Amino acid sequence: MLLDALVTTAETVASTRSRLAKVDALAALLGGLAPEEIAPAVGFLVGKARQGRVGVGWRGLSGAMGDPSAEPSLTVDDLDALLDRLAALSGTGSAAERTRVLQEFSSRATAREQDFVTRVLLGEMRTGALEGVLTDAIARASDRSGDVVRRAAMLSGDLGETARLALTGTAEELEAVGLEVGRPVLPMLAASAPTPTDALATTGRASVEYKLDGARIQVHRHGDDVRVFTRNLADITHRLPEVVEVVRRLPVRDVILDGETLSLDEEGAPRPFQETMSRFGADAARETALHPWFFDVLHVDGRDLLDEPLSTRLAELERVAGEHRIPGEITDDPEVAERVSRDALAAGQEGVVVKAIDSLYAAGRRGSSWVKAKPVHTYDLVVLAVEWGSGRRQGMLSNIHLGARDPEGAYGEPGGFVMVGKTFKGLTDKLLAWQTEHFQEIEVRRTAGTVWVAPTTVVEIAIDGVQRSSRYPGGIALRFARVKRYRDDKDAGEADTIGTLRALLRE
Ligand SMILES: Nc1ncnc2c1ncn2[C@@H]1O[C@H](COP(=O)(O)OP(=O)(O)OP(=O)(O)O)[C@@H](O)[C@H]1O
Repeated sequence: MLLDALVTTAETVASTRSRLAKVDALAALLGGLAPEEIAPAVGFLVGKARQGRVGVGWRGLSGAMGDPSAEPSLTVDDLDALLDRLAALSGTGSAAERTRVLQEFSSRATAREQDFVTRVLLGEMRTGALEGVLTDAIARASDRSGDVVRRAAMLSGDLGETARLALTGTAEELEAVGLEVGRPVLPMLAASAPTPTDALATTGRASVEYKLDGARIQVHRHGDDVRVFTRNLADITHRLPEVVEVVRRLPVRDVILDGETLSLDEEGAPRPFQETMSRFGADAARETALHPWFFDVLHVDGRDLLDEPLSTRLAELERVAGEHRIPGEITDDPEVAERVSRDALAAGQEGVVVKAIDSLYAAGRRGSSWVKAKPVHTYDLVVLAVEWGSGRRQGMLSNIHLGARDPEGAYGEPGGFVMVGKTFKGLTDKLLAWQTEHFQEIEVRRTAGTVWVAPTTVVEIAIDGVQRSSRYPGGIALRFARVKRYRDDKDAGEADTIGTLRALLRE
């Protein structure tokens, strides 16, 4: 298929607000792709190319984009091959070769295609805006049920492969997609409640567990081979050797565990989350040891446990990894739930997660079987731009512009972001240095004093509330916003919405 057709569909989908029209356009596109183009095309549309990040930043790109071609001639396959070539380049001389490869490609691209390729390469499409509609479009184009497509996507963690299988395989093959040790599944997520008592009212009898203030991990072990994945399924095995060691010593051959990792100080209190996350990042600071704590088990030695009730899974967890379980109690008494929560807070943790004791593991879902209650409210926002600092922060990228997600396009383009405030509070020197480097890598343009970036970085922000504002496009501004932590383990599509923030006006 011509790349031009894919670009046209992406434009149609971005410009319409009607979900039905989006699904129609995407289903028509999927139906017209050659089998080997299906997975790459889906990857481009959701900003998750098969090849991952290929090491091309805005500066490299802007230098390489020459005069566009007038007529479309490139195919979807050509773009996939370009990413393969870029991903394979490394070492000395690779920067020059990268520029040459990009120049050659861009000279064959039309202006619209150049724009699309830029957005794919910078990861700008990674907003999560399209995943839901694409899932429906895959079901429509393949004439399979939406539930079956969704389950396959959650359990394989791979929408592109799911699309390929749905469109080219049999119904049985799609239904047979299940857990595979070594391949991460999308994690089950929690709803929120104001208090542990409210949470328990939603779930009924529940396992009330500490909500540890660490980072989520999913660990797969097959024999001696152990893999560790983040919340968004990035493989971080090589960064967490201590976790690998712990899981290798468990009395099982095969296992999939869901849990949290964090480091502790000498008193056994958790260290700041940012220290845990810095171990997830590229420049792993090795002075902190990370411990795993597990709260769920999805598979043990050939037996899938996803569709077993939590009570059964917890019993298995106790058997295989009892020493490394997250503290908690099974109860239907609100007073017990409140006490567990007080203990968790006293231990420096965030609060509790209350889980219906008979619930199944719903991969990739934020249902009401798991309900979290944490007293400090924070919001996940997306960085849209950063201002250069002054005084002590001269030469550093400091004040960040914060955007909330606008899925419906109530204040701009559907699937875009609405600015709701700025902050330079809560930033340590280490974070400032990291920001300065990171945001120039994902820069898309510059104006006086400000670097505008691809909207892909999620930051967790504590606020005192919101107020009406005539200055910001969403009609609200954050009050006393401060940075709690960067969330490298979340995609922009998971950020909070302008609707959620506006609802705070009424509280
Ligand atoms: N005992 C526990 N059970 C489940 N999740 C836990 C537990 N302790 C800590 N967590 C963390 O809390 C998160 C549950 O909240 P949620 O599903 O809303 O994820 P989230 O969007 O990452 O939320 P948050 O930003 O509050 O961590 C999990 O992703 C996990 O990282």
